[in-house]
Amino acid sequence: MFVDRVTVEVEAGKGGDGCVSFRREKYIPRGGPDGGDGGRGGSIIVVAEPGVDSLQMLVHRKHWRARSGTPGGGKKCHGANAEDLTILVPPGTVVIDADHDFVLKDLEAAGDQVIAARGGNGGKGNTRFKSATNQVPREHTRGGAGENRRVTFELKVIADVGLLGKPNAGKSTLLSRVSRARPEIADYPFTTKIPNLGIVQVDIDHALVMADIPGLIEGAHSGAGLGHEFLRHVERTRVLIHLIEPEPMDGTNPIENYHAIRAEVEKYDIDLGNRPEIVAVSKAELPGAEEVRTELEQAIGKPVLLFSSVTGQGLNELTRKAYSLLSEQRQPT
Ligand SMILES: Nc1nc2c(ncn2[C@@H]2O[C@H](COP(=O)(O)OP(=O)(O)OP(=O)(O)O)[C@@H](O)[C@H]2O)c(=O)[nH]1
Ligand SMILES: [Mg+2]
Repeated sequence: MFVDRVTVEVEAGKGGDGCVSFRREKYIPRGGPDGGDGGRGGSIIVVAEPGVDSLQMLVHRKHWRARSGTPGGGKKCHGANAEDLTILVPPGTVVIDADHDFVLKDLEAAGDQVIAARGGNGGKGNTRFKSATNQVPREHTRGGAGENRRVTFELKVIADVGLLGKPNAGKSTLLSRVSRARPEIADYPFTTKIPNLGIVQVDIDHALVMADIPGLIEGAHSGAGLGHEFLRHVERTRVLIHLIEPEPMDGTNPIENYHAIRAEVEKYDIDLGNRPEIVAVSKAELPGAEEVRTELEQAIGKPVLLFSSVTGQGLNELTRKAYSLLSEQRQPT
């Protein structure tokens, strides 16, 4: 199961109490007079960490509690600040206050962070209350409470690589060929209604998550054919593989189809239009495929891959290319 939304409880540490310590006749408290401040309670900090690629860890740990600061001591001794607790999430995670339903922060890039719950401040020791007229104040303050709240983590990215293309382009077949996912495949358009995810083992050490996305049609950006819903899924991937069917059943022209889908994507969201894209002609064993590849390369002025999910031709090159684009994406900015 792919987790893209988890809610946990976070509880920051309480601040340590300020110390009261003073010199009385014949009595000197342990550690001496002059009570120091308490230490700060630990905060809960959420960090987008490159290399973390799921929210799975949060499913297994629903409660996060940071330690309290220690109380101050005599001789102005400051209590120890408690360590902060860090929750590591994948870049692309939105951190939401679940009780009040607002976004604390959108951790888009690697290294982005947000304090999910702030630790309580340490209390003030009695030394702080000394004045010209009162050299032995009994006053002091308690440590502050730590914040606690329910936090929802939502992963905007559902997959590393998204398969983009018109219906029937061969997206689901590709996913079933390079992963263990078993999406429905059929020779009619709109077979796929929701994204299917599969893990693609690129080589022994490297894998990526690939999403088979429902086919897009012209007008998708304004909602045609559930276009918004589908484009939202495309938006949640880091790298796109744009599949071009060489001999579409509906008699449309493959080059025009490429431009039509690009136009839909760009009209929907210009940022999405700038996402790294691999262009690949599918169904390579069909007689016209090679020629379509050459034409398409000329038309768009960049390399076009050619692969077949039936013969297996070009599949390794395709997944390796996707992985290398993805690695560039994952570099911290
Ligand atoms: N000859 C040939 N046919 C293929 C290849 N890949 C897919 N097909 C066929 O193309 C048709 C559509 O394949 P799908 O994988 O369902 O296409 P899709 O892009 O997922 O389609 P939608 O889910 O409707 O958007 C099916 O009949 C597949 O058997 C291929 O490499 N070669
Ligand atoms: Mg499909």
